[in-house]
Amino acid sequence: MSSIRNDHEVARDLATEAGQQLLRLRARHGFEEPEVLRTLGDRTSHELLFSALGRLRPSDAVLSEEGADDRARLDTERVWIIDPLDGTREYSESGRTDWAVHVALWERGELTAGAVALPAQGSVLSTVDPPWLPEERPAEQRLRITSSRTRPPEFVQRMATQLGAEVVPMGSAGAKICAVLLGIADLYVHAGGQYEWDSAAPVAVARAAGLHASRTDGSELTYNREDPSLPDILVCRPELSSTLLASIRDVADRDSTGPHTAG
Ligand SMILES: Nc1ncnc2c1ncn2[C@@H]1O[C@H](COP(=O)(O)O)[C@@H](OP(=O)(O)O)[C@H]1O
Ligand SMILES: [Mg+2]
Repeated sequence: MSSIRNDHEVARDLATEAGQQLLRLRARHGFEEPEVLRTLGDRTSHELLFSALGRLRPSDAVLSEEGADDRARLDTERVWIIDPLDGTREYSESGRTDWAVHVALWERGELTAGAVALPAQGSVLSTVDPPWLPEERPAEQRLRITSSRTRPPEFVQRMATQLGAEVVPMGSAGAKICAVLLGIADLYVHAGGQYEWDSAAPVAVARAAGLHASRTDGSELTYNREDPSLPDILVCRPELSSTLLASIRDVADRDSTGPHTAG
């Protein structure tokens, strides 16, 4: 690899490299002790990404799901937001391909680069060359909602009923947002809890490709906040956003598992 790489390439190359390491670890370890595999996966990938970023981008801060939160990030202009292994549960289950490595760069208020590796699917989606969105689906075709297979929002079935849509359960926020990017689903919705690292990298790629990405009340997703909790999200094809936000308003309970209310 060349030593002079732009931020998009750094995100793509590091997500790819960590993904390859995770595949090797999974092959070597097997699935007999899922908890050990999960811990090893999280730690190995974090260490690879954290040390590579320290080497390649020594002045930047890092916010990682698996690292201590260095609050200096709040006074830094460039912060890498990483999830070394998103879909940890699925990583430890034989045959599943819905897990990912997330590497994003936040600069002065915006996500400016990102990559999501889907190692078991043999692909990496990144802001180096964001994918072309598949053609718009004919209006008569059923919408496909992808949502968490283990912790879906309480309103997702009501939303599917209202829209006449099908629910496609899947692990990993990154894998689900990539499913929307690749035309396997039309939207991803989540509520009830999540963190900045779960969505930063896939949202960077989704936006670069022209998808809509917001909180479930339509307000902006913002990153590198003091509290990295970012509990709900909607990612969809842009032409669907107003219909979907209205549907969520209709079906979501106004409690802690529903969308947040701006202000
Ligand atoms: N209610 C909740 N509270 C906190 N984190 C949640 C959550 N629901 C989902 N997540 C996180 O969001 C990511 C995607 O979840 P899911 O696979 O269920 O769609 C997972 O990240 P990790 O695998 O990195 O922990 C998961 O931990
Ligand atoms: Mg995650």
